Amino acid sequence: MAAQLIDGAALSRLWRARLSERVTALKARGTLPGLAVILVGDNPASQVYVRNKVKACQEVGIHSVLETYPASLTEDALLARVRALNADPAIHGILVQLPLPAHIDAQRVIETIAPEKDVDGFHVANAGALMVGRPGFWPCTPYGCMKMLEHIGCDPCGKHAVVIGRSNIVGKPMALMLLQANATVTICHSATADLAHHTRQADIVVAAVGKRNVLTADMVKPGAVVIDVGMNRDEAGKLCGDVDFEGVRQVAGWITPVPGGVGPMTITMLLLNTVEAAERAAR
Ligand SMILES: NC(=O)C1=CN([C@@H]2O[C@H](COP(=O)(O)OP(=O)(O)OC[C@H]3O[C@@H](n4cnc5c(N)ncnc54)[C@H](OP(=O)(O)O)[C@@H]3O)[C@@H](O)[C@H]2O)C=CC1
Ligand SMILES: Nc1nc(=O)c2c([nH]1)NC[C@@H]1CN(c3ccc(C(=O)N[C@@H](CCC(=O)O)C(=O)O)cc3)C=[N+]21
Ligand SMILES: [Mg+2]
Repeated sequence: MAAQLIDGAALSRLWRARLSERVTALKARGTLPGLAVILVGDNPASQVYVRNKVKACQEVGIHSVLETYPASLTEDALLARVRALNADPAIHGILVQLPLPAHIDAQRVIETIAPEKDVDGFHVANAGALMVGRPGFWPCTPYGCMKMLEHIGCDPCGKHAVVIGRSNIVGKPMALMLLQANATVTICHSATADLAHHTRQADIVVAAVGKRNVLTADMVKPGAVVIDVGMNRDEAGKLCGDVDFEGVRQVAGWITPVPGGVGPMTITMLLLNTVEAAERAAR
């Protein structure tokens, strides 16, 4: 029997409807949630993502400000913009789209964002909060994956979760969230000796690598939950994930599609973090 689909677009609609209500309640108390999005350079993928984020804000009533700069923008000028937004009471969330041009130190920019406005959850203070289990902001992509598990009634407690990838924005926080939810967690990466050996034991697999067909049917335990974070293009230029979708869906119990899976949920969690930031500021 083929796997059931985890529909990230549908789950996003559900969450966005709930968020609209929270925005309405905030407005009634005199707070209009505001998100500032900064885009530097003309990376076409970034332009699409940023446009989607601004559109999503409109959908739930969040005020959004998009600032676009040429790739020649200096690091100092960018840091000055971030500091101005830190001080702007109309802005509750700040997102600097990655990647940044090579002459700008991305980590330095992220550390300049006030942690209470870091709705990406990339600041070291928020990474630390996740690490020790204190309130902060969780990175949107793994956060969205956790919401998808919850939605299908998959409680990670006692399950073996295998995360493929260990980046600071996806793989590592994903592993920490699963650990916090009492899964037994294995983290695989480019130096992992036998990836299939690990994934075959997994009740939950999260693929966050950025390479097509990293996970194939022979690597998956029957009935496993498979979450595909990857955003790649096939030879025809079509969007695809890290998972061999057609093969793996024959074996898995649940699977996320690309597009329409983790991507929309990432944006929805950005909205959630922004609403949460505004609610905290209004307290
Ligand atoms: N849907 C969404 O909302 C989002 C999607 N993405 C997509 O997710 C993917 C991952 O993003 P990101 O984490 O930023 O990517 P990174 O390139 O930062 O990290 C990739 C990770 O994969 C590991 N890796 C590389 N090759 C292999 C391999 N053959 N086997 C096992 N592990 C491997 C790397 O290992 P090592 O550490 O050893 O180098 C690294 O840890 C990309 O496709 C990206 O576009 C990202 C963010 C949001
Ligand atoms: N500061 C920062 N924060 C990020 O969260 C961030 C970032 N930089 N840089 C790039 C990555 C990537 N990312 C995606 C978000 C949504 C989709 C998404 O909506 N995908 C759609 C398809 C989009 C399309 O058609 O291209 C889907 O999967 O259905 C994809 C990728 C956020 N990122
Ligand atoms: Mg990356």
